Amino acid sequence: MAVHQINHPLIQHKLGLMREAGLSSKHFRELASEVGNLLTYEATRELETETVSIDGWAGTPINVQRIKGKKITVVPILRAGLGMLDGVMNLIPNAKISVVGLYRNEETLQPVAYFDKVVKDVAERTALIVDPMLATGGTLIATIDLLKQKGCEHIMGLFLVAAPEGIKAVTDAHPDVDIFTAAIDERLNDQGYILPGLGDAGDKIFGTR
Ligand SMILES: O=P(O)(O)OC[C@H]1O[C@H](OP(=O)(O)OP(=O)(O)O)[C@H](O)[C@@H]1O
Ligand SMILES: O=c1cc[nH]c(=O)[nH]1
Ligand SMILES: [Mg+2]
Repeated sequence: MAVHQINHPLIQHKLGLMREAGLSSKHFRELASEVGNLLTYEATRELETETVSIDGWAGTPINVQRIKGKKITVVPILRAGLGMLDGVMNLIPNAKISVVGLYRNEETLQPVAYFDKVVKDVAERTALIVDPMLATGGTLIATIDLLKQKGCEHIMGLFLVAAPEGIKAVTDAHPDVDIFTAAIDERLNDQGYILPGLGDAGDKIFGTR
């Protein structure tokens, strides 16, 4: 597994704004989507292209580049992953969306799965998992397990903030998955929240705090 911390100035600036206590849901949601967009740009940097011939404006055939290889399915993890989805889809509008629903039990911190609707041809696609927070890693491991059970072989994940503990857990369980995150923070607190982190991203995106 490769872990990519994306240090682009726009990403770092926007993430810094998101860390401010008291930020409104409107602004938090807008920034989550914008950083999701920028992370998608970085994560798709290595996509293969091929040369194809098209009719150019001057009436002669010209060679242009097209993305080649496996198509993408974007996998937002409910609820909080929906906050990044618009920004991701903005750059890859033809990607199919596979929704998975998991929440973390607040006492045990174990993921509880409650929904999934994954595209039928997931085995032929690259899965791009989208979730603002990678904390203990339990939710991400369960999502990767589910996608692999359905035959998916190429999996990447986009996160706003990841904790070292979660990265280690995912690396150990799924060494083949690529992680793109705007930040690797210090640690988890006793309740499993990332420090300094963003707080409860789902509550902030949906205004349920
Ligand atoms: O790495 P983990 O320790 O598993 O924690 C990360 C998960 O916790 C949050 O979701 P939450 O359970 O709060 O659900 P929500 O999106 O519905 O708020 C977050 O969006 C991740 O999905
Ligand atoms: O810090 C954290 C950890 C899990 N889920 C969140 O929303 N925030
Ligand atoms: Mg939540």
